[in-house]
Amino acid sequence: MPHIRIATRRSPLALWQAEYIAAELEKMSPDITTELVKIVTRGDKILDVPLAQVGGKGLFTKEIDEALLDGRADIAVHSMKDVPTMLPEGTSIRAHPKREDPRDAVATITGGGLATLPEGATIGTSSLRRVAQLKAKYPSFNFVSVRGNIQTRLSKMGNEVDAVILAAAGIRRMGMEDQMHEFIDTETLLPAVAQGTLGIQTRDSDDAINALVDRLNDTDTVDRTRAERAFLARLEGGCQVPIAAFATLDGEQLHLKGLVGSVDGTVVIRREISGPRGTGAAMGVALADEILDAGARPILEALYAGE
Ligand SMILES: NCc1[nH]cc(CCC(=O)O)c1CC(=O)O
Repeated sequence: MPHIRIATRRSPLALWQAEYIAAELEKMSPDITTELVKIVTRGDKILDVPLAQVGGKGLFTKEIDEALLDGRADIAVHSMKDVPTMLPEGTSIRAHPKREDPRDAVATITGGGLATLPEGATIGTSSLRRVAQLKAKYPSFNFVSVRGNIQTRLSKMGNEVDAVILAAAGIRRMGMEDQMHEFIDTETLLPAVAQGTLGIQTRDSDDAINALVDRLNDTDTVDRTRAERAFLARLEGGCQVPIAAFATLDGEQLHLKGLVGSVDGTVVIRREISGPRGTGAAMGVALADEILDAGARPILEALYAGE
């Protein structure tokens, strides 16, 4: 009769996600009970600096890793978008439940999409990925950093900024769809690696917990995530770099699109690749190499040198 302690951040979205996984585990057997272990990460404390300038990988995950390794928690629930490609020895991401909406969503003062905003409109987002892609389509817009949880960022619309861009998955989990005015298609705004996907981290040695957590895997989400994360790992990208990747499945075929942009939005290098779904990891690496060879290498070197 396992009692499962679930490490989570304290934001409303993180708590929703942890409670969702708690409920899925409790559904498996009447013997299973759960408890949330709430953790404050460095990323939650530093709110006044744009994410791209905070630096350091695992900004939202390091303290959670420590809780798992210390034995204060048995599993951790993460937004995969925030999880570095390298995890500490002894823990792994064991399962990915079915992916939520991978797109980005926008709330605007006009109540319409981004295209309804006037020239020079101010758009709130701290994501270089969003800025690099949207500058090409909306060259007159001013992009400014907004930090904080979803509720905080949305509250800035109408005073500090004319629009706010957020991940649709978080918005849907919070039941805030009706406050959004556009869901941007993935061709216009390629999502962050694993946007909308949760990951459940466990200790490798914990056989009983791992056997339970394995049952939460969604095979399609696992194959898509593997390809996108292999792409990211090859580029050594944190959230400081405009990087996007999005995998889709068409039967047994996996399609992977990726891009790397310069921070000023003047260069965006896009490529895509297809192959059997079981080869996602190799496809991610091959796609990253192709983009590096097509001109991304100097962009990334300049960024990492400046860190
Ligand atoms: N960087 C914060 C973060 N990490 C995951 C999500 C949304 C949920 C998800 O992608 O699963 C968000 C909020 C946002 O970008 O608007």
